[in-house]
Amino acid sequence: MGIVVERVDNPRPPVSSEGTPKKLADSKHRIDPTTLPKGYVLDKDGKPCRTCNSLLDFRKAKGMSAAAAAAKPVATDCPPDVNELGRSTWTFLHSVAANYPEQATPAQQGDMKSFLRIFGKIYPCWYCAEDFQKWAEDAENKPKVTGREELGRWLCDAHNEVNRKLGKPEFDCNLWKERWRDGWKDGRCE
Ligand SMILES: Cc1cc2nc3c(=O)[nH]c(=O)nc-3n(C[C@H](O)[C@H](O)[C@H](O)COP(=O)(O)OP(=O)(O)OC[C@H]3O[C@@H](n4cnc5c(N)ncnc54)[C@H](O)[C@@H]3O)c2cc1C
Repeated sequence: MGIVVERVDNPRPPVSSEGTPKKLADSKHRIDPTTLPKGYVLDKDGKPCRTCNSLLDFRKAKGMSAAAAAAKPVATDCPPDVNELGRSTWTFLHSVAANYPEQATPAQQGDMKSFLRIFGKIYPCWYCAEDFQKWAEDAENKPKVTGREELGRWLCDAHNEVNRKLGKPEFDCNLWKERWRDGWKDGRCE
């Protein structure tokens, strides 16, 4: 379980460890969360978690002022923050759905269920993974894997669940295949 530095206006889930902000006096890294930006997420060892935070928060946690953090150029060959990791992962997941068989065999369906179960355990933003797992375990949200259309729509719903959590607009799931397989009807993807 990781730690979220307490903040009321943050869309991230509440801290799941007892008591927060938690002082990590025993940690090798001796991070005092009260010195971190509010809403900053630490990893399971209490270390700064790059894949759980925006680059801006990550920089602020390293002691940069908000202005300096925003002004510093973003290099393209660095480890991903929560947003870059998310964008790349959604691209991968929706592309998998877009190329899934129209009618999957029982073996393919089993593989897909296993993949999604393992994905929910290993996604490198721990609180994202926990929320995804919890959502996908609800009876009404169980992965739908019989074929491409069903999987694509299920993933679209899963993505919309995160969009809602982050206060982003929902995507129209009738358009998932245009976005991720066929390209838009106006031809701009040709
Ligand atoms: C499983 C998972 C859980 C996540 N949980 C969190 C979290 O708890 N907190 C957090 O800060 N970030 C989380 N993220 C990252 C977050 O979802 C975004 O990727 C990140 O905020 C960057 O957003 P973006 O606006 O660039 O677009 P993204 O949300 O990354 O979307 C990329 C593109 O996908 C398309 N799209 C958008 N919605 C849908 C949809 N419903 N169906 C199909 N296509 C769509 C759009 O064209 C969009 O430009 C999570 C990512 C994943 C993969």
